[in-house]
Formats: sequence, structure tokens, C-alpha cells
Amino acid sequence: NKLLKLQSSKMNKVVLVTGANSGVGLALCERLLGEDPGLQLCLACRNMCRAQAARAALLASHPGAQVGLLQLDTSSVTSVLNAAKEVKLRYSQMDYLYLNAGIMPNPQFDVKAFFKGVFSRNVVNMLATGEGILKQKDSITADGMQEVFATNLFGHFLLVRELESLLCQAGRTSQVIWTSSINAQQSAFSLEDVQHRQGSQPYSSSKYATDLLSVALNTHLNSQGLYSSVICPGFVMTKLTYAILPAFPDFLWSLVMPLFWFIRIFTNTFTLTPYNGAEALLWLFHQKPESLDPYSKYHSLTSGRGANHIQPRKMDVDEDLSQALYVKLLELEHGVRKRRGTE
Ligand SMILES: NC(=O)C1=CN([C@@H]2O[C@H](COP(=O)(O)OP(=O)(O)OC[C@H]3O[C@@H](n4cnc5c(N)ncnc54)[C@H](OP(=O)(O)O)[C@@H]3O)[C@@H](O)[C@H]2O)C=CC1
Ligand SMILES: CC(C)=CCC[C@@H](C)[C@H]1CC[C@H]2C3=C(CC[C@]12C)[C@@]1(C)CCC(=O)[C@@H](C)[C@@H]1CC3
Repeated sequence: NKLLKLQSSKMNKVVLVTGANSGVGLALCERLLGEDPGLQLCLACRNMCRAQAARAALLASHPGAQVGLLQLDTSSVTSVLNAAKEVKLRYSQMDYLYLNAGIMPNPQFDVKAFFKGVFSRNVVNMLATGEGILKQKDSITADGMQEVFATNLFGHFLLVRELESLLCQAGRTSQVIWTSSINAQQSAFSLEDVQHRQGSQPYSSSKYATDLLSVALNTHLNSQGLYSSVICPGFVMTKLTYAILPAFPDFLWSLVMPLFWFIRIFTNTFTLTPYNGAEALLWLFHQKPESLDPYSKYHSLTSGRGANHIQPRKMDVDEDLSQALYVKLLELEHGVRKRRGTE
């Protein structure tokens, strides 16, 4: 382990990506290795078979790249704590922590609301954000938490807390980069119900909480060199989105694609491919973290002609709410640790 740490301290950037085995996360890894083949890339995934397949694909296009695997299920406290321990043994620094893993379980697509929206003035906004047409059925994890909250937010929060010693080091900066969404909605979030036990929009709630938490991390940890940002990859065709209409066979999706390319003329949020969706994640990799606006979300956008660009958009978050959520998360963390101590 000393040798491993010594190697990692020889200053190739260390990048960890959660949910790296598919979709936007995997595309990000491909693009990162294309830009900097010397990176030490760590794919943090819950399923090691899928992780190995992703590693093989990355090595096929970038032979000789340093691609490590880490078992991490963000919905499980035990898994996060074990993974963090392993990371601290392997690396002596962490330059980029991409918190990308996410779920939208049991999505229910409201066909009626969708067609009503299509013939309303709100059509472009509805297609860009998915607002008003999606609900989800959440479940409870073995730790007794709401699954969407645990997976998308709390597991990542705990990981950041556990890796603070690697992320906050004297004389250097690190970036924590969250894959949030334009679907983050303040109306879906409640400070009294941060896990969204009551409602039917846990995904929107978890993404809004992500935006709030990123602001709070900046408030608390910028002085120690840690900078947090959020991005939206746009609407991307991935496992997550295919699951929204599971009855749709593959050939129907290919028939719909030209329609989606057409819609892209009106809303450049239809990035559609994981490669395009990863644009903002890759852009942040090149930025000086001190120059970033903690209150902006960085959007991957694709024009009607297929050209990618990024755009910062001010988020609908306020400092007090972000601080209040931070306190709640610390309390939850404390409770979790206390329970484990008495186990
Ligand atoms: N697709 C879209 O239009 C949009 C996506 N996003 C966000 O982008 C991120 C990536 O999603 P996307 O690429 O679209 O979808 P994918 O389903 O392709 O990727 C999600 C990744 O997260 C992993 N994951 C899920 N649950 C866990 C868990 N408990 N522990 C560890 N890893 C887990 C998945 O692993 P496994 O393969 O094992 O399931 C997979 O690697 C998500 O945060 C999503 O919310 C945001 C806006 C739009
Ligand atoms: C099949 C046809 C013709 C129409 C159905 C399209 C919808 C399935 C699709 C339109 C806008 C999409 C969208 C999302 C999911 C799929 C849509 C509703 C998201 C909510 C997925 C997750 C996110 O985080 C959002 C940014 C997406 C917004 C757009």
C-alpha cells in the first residue's frame, strides 16, 4: 500500500467516478482518458461484472491507461464506508470526485399530462425539464432510508465526508462534481422531509437537494481547497431514460430518434448521447475551480446542428436553505454512525 500511495503521489491526477459503468459516467471516463491518458481513473460501481466490462471497453480504446475498479453501492452506508477506506489505502490525494451515480426507480410516465403539455405554451419547458409528467415509486434501503435519497445524495455526501482528508490538502485544490439535473425542483423538496418519504417525486427532490448541498460544501470547504459544482447533462438516452417507457421496443426508440433530433432545434437540452451529455463534466475538469460560480449549474447543451457547448445557469437556491440541509445531513450522518457504533 505504501508503494501504491507513493506512486499516486507522483502526481498523475486521481479521478474517481461513481456510476462509471454506463451512460454519462462511462462516456465521461472515455473522454477524460482521451484528454489525459496519464490519469489515474477509478471506476466506482455497485456491480463488479459491469465495472469490469466498462474497464475492458476503456482499455480497448486507451491501452495502457491506469483504470482501477472500486466496489461502491451509494445506497448502502456499509459499502460507502468500506469503499472510502479502500480509496484512502490506494491514493494519497483525490483531484476530482465525480458524483454521478443516480437512479429514477419505477418511473410512471403520465401520458395524459404529456399530451396536454405538448399542445400547451409550456411545451418546450416540459420537454426540457420533464416537469409534471413523471412520478416515481421509491423504496426503503437496508439502512432504513429512502432509496433515491440514499443513492443520489446521502451516499455521495458520506463519501465526501469520508474522503475529506484526501480532498482537502494544504496547498492544493480538488473538485467535487455532481451530476444533477434540470429536473431539480424546489417545489418537490421539503426541509421537513429531506428524504422525500411523503411525495411522489423523489428524483426531483434528490436533485434539488444536490444543488443545495453543493452550495453548502463550497461555503464550508472552499477555505480548505475543496470546490463543488453541479452539472446537468441534458436529456440523454441511457438505461435511466429507456426505463421510463419500458414497453417501447428498441426499434420504436430508433423511430422516435429523428423526432428528438428535430426537437433539439427548439431546446438544446436534448443532448441525447452520453458523449454529448458528458460535455459539462469534461469542461469542469479543465477549469480553475476558484473561477467557478457556486450558484451556477453548468449545462451540457447540443445545438440543432449537433454542436456541443456548455452554459452556466443560476440555480434557484438560497444560502439559508442550503445551510439548513447541510445541518440535517450532518445529523443523519451522526445518527448512522452512532447506530453502527452500538451494533
Ligand atoms: N439520462 C438523462 O437524461 C439524465 C441523467 N441525469 C443523471 O445522470 C447520472 C447518470 O445517469 P445516466 O447515465 O443517465 O443513467 P445510467 O443508468 O446509464 O447510469 C447510472 C449509473 O449509476 C449507477 N448506479 C445506480 N445506482 C447505484 C448505486 N446504488 N451505487 C452505485 N452506482 C449506482 C448505475 O449502475 P448500474 O449499471 O449497476 O445500474 C450506472 O452506472 C444520474 O445521476 C442521473 O440522475 C441527469 C439528467 C438527465
Ligand atoms: C416517445 C415520445 C414520442 C415521447 C416521450 C418523451 C419522454 C419519454 C421524454 C421527453 C422529455 C424527457 C426528459 C426526461 C425523461 C424522458 C422524457 C420525459 C428527464 C426527466 C430524464 C431525467 C432528467 O434528469 C431530466 C433532465 C430529463 C428531462 C427530459
